[in-house]
Amino acid sequence: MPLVSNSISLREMEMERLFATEKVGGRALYKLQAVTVFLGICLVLCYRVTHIPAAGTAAWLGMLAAELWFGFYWILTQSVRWRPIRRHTFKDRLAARYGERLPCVDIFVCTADPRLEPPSLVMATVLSLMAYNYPPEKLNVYLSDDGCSILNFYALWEAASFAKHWLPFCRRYNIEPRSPAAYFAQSDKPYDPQALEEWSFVKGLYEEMTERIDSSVRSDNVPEEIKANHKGFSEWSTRLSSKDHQPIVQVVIDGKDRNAVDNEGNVLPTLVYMAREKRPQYHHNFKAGAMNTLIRVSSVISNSPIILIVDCDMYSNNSDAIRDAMCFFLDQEMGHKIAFVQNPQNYNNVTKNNIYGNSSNVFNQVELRGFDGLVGPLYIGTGCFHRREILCGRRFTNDYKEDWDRGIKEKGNLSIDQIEEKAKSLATCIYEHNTQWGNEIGVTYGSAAEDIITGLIIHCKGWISVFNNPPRAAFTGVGPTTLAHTIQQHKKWCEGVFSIFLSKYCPFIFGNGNISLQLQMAYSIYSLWAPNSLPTLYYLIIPSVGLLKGIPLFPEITSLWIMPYIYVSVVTNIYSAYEALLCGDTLKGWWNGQRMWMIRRITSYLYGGIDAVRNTLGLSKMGCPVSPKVSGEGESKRYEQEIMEFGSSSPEYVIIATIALLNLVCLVGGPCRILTSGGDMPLTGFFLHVVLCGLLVAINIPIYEAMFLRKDRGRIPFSVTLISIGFVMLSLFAPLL
Ligand SMILES: O=c1ccn([C@@H]2O[C@H](COP(=O)(O)OP(=O)(O)O[C@H]3O[C@H](CO)[C@@H](O)[C@H](O)[C@H]3O)[C@@H](O)[C@H]2O)c(=O)[nH]1
Ligand SMILES: [Mn+2]
Repeated sequence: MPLVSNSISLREMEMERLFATEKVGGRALYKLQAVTVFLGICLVLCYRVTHIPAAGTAAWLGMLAAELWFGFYWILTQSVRWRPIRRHTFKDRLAARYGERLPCVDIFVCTADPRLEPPSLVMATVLSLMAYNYPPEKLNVYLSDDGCSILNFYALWEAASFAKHWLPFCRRYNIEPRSPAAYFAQSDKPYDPQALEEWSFVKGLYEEMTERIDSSVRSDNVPEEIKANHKGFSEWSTRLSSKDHQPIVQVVIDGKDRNAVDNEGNVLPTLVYMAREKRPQYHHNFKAGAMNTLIRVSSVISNSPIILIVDCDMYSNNSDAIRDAMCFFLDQEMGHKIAFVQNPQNYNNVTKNNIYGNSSNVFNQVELRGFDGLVGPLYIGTGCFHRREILCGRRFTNDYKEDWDRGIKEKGNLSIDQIEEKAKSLATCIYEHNTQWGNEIGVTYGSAAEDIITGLIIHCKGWISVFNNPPRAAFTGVGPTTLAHTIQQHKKWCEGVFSIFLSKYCPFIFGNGNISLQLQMAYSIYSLWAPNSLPTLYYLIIPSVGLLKGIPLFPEITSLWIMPYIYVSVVTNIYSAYEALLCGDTLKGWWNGQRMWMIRRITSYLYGGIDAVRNTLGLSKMGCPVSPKVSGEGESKRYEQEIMEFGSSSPEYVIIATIALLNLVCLVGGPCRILTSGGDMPLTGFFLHVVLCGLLVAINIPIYEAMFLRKDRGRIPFSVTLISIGFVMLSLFAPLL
């Protein structure tokens, strides 16, 4: 972000710190904007309170409530904008000080469903993590498979043998990224003939392996001759169901075994497959449950002090990411306070103009840096390095010394079979009974946003975290490529974070006294997504209907009171566009982002909010659907062309279509009616109504196209259009409050 910055302080340089912190500059303009907008909001509310009309009072009070909420929420969003900072690591100093005497790292990858998360995609991630530029004997990669699929076990077994070629290849040519899928998808080939030969050879091996894995997925079967090669396959000798099976732990590569080497004789990282026990009568607590089982299982296999957690699609895009993280943990001044190092969650499949608003540029570059200026970023589930002790519940004390040498590096007396048996006993359903797992120990249960709640608790225990956003992204994954998946993902998040707000972990209550008010506000930006839905719906409907029915709800154009309305809306929008552009979005991307912001509020946040309340009252059970990582062919084509994908009918689409249609009708009908009504209701009284309604129509253009113009399979189904026309007709006859 080209904001002016202070240079790294001299003192830090002298001290040979392993990382530096700089303030993000350009705050004066921001602060001027924020203060004036705040005054504007106060004037808007002042106008509302002092001008309550005799007719249409209820509608007016509704506007007041909505504006009060928006004002309050706007204040919350300023908490992460006030004091952003940026970090910079010195890996050369780390190398000079520690050489290869670095701590061991356990890497947890989780997958849940081979249909939504293809095993070949998961393996590309696993391979990228095995290939870190880090001493391989200190790396231990664990795959948790909540789908308990033999296809994933088979794929892991294939990946283990491909790694023998892949790891030396990565090292010799120092390539990036180290996910073979991402690397070979790049168009450039090596120039050097010898390198080219090796490149083609490894590429051939990779493609053959992927084909074998994909074909086993297609046939939903692993060839018998392969099953004979590894004892682990016998776990599936009776056909298992993903929801009802024994615990499985298989050490696929034992890094302590002298024979486990790549084709150049270098040690290989340890590689472990785990499917924790599942029984229908026991709740498995989704990803949090998987992570906690991995914490225990890894404790008897490698027990490293640092744990890296990644989702199965989040491959390593920067082979130095572990060294970066170590610069924070091993820093002599701050290291002992740092609980986790969070990297941003980047998607490699966001289209240029951000059609579903999944570009996380502003979140990463503004909000997470703002968090970092407070006490550190939230834990966002993936791309995060944790300290094992802290993840397991330790409170901050100034005298705590980490044992960086901890970790099982030597072969003990136990055979690998015995270790596996011991690990299995830690992966059973009943293991956690009457323990503090999921509560005081490990990742916290009870919310679909297990990451946010876990991070909040760690912050409340006195620890800080740091946000690392190196120029070459550390991790890259797959974002949703259809509207339905986007809505579903945000619903899951919203339900998760709102349920935190409704629980004893509410940032304002649990955080009170433990973290600063500003951090409580910052956490609430997300925890309070859900309540945004109602005021937004109100604002999208009532002023437009007011225009149609001739009921003014904003000041007249001739009144001075119109100024704060115009000022607040123009300035906040210009500033948000400016922020998006600075972070690398396009202007059209920002505009599309605004549309998605509106759509998320009236669908995901509405449904997520309702479900969170129902869960809290015990009326329903929390769900945590896995986000699909693949889409159909027609869908992907339309995604690349940035055409919104509807396709099937759903209640969410009815809401979207109804709001869009209603605004169109009001924009046409309102002015006509006012002009023909003969002067007692001049159009000047409805200036802001027309502007608001006009903007809503403009932003909904793709929705009208999907309803009336498009012919492809992704259009809005006719049934949805019909129902929404029905709703619009109904609302036209309804009296306005
Ligand atoms: O029962 C489950 C459900 C999910 N997962 C895995 O958890 C990861 C994240 O799930 P995904 O559906 O991809 O989540 P996202 O919608 O991308 O979720 C984001 O938000 C989640 C909850 O807030 C975080 O846990 C994730 O790390 C973060 O990427 C994936 O690897 C899944 O395989 C499991 O292991 N077990
Ligand atoms: Mn994901």
